[in-house]
Amino acid sequence: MVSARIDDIPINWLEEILNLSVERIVVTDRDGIILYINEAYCEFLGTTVEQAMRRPVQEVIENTRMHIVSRTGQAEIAAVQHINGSEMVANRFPLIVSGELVGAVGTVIFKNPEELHLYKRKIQSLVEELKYYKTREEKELTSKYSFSDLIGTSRHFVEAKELAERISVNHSAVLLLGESGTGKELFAHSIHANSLRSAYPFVPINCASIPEHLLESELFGYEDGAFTGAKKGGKKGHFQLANKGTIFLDEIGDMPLAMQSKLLRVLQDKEIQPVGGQKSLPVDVRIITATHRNLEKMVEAGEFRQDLYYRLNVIKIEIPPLRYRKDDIEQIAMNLVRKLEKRFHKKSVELSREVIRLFQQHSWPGNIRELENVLERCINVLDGSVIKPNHLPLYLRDQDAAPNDAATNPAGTKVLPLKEIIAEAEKQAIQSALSAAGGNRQQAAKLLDIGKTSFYEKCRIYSIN
Ligand SMILES: Nc1ncnc2c1ncn2[C@@H]1O[C@H](COP(=O)(O)OP(=O)(O)OP(=O)(O)O)[C@@H](O)[C@H]1O
Repeated sequence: MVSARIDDIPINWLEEILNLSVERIVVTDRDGIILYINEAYCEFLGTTVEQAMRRPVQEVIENTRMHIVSRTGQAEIAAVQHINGSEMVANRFPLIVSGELVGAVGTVIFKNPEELHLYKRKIQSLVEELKYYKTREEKELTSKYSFSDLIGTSRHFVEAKELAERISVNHSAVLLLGESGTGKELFAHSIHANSLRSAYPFVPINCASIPEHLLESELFGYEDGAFTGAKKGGKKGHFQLANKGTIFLDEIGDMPLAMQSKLLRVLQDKEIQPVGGQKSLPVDVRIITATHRNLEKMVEAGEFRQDLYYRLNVIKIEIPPLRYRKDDIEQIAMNLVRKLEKRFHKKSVELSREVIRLFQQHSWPGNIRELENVLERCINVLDGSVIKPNHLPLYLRDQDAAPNDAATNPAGTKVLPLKEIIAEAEKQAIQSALSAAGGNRQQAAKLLDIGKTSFYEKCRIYSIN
């Protein structure tokens, strides 16, 4: 076996290897005294290796922080350093040998100012693009739906819609409850659009999709230099963006307890404190929250603050699942078909009676979102202009013609449709995998031997968080 050892490599080779792998390099001891510097660096600085060696690094390199890194042991990556009239990008690493901090290694990237300018130009155009999308996003902070977009005439749905319309004009907090895909976000948009705040922003935020450590700065913003990687000049939080308008906190049941306390304080004091800031800023925001979880049970289990629950639950609106709105299915489906027609450049698409019957039989665990996905699939595979059972996904096509509600067999035991049994089994398998994986979704997907995307999709359909 051939063993490769670094001390088999001649020392002059090592130096050449260093020169080839990094353009400019400097090494200091713990006191910031230069122990090594290569010729390329010296040439750029207008000095020689002989003149630079053994001198304090700050006397040789303009604006260096190598002497600081060699003392603190804190790496500084991609720091912009002004040297010889050029902005260079420097990396400074502490040199730790056998667990002891012995000095620091610094490198400067970009061969010459021209190369830097090339990168600068590229980055500049990306920054411009980013600015454009940011302004566009701010402009887009308006409600996109109104009550006329909420289709349905079934009794419980109409009651929910009428209540939402009635309370939209005042400023009270609204709590929207309903399974995933029932239209909670659509309700929130409509309430804002019908309120006196409609000229001001509508800011939706999904509490479950933001990592816990970022939630506070996303909601309340941060001050300049609040943490490593923080944007220069700070950043406005969603509460500030929503000032005078409405903030929609979706999946509020997923908000960590520590954040719940902070949110409660904001609702009580009507002011926010950006991360890293000393001052409080007044905000005037109407709050709409939504969840598919049972918040009352979460309060009992100590997972949701009771005082916050009372603050949010001033007006509770419960949106019924699609399986309890069988009479609305045809109208909603046709409305979705009309929207999809435009997207897919089709005309006068219809649903066959058989398809409507199958739709009314299905239990729609993913509610209107699932119906939307099914119809999009149908339009994609459609040959003529009528959607028939053969265009449906298999799980809908193969439904038993028996009514969806649990049937009773002669022995008197309840028999559920196979798809419901399968759905229930899937849901339970996902929940056990999640608990076996300690809540880690990636690991849970691995345990089930399914892809991450499919796992997330199933969690969404079965409202598992
Ligand atoms: N009454 C309705 N009429 C027509 N389309 C609807 C209706 N309710 C919901 N939709 C459509 O169904 C989809 C899901 O709605 P929405 O995102 O509001 O549900 P949600 O309850 O907020 O879901 P989640 O809890 O998963 O965030 C959206 O595309 C929406 O346009």
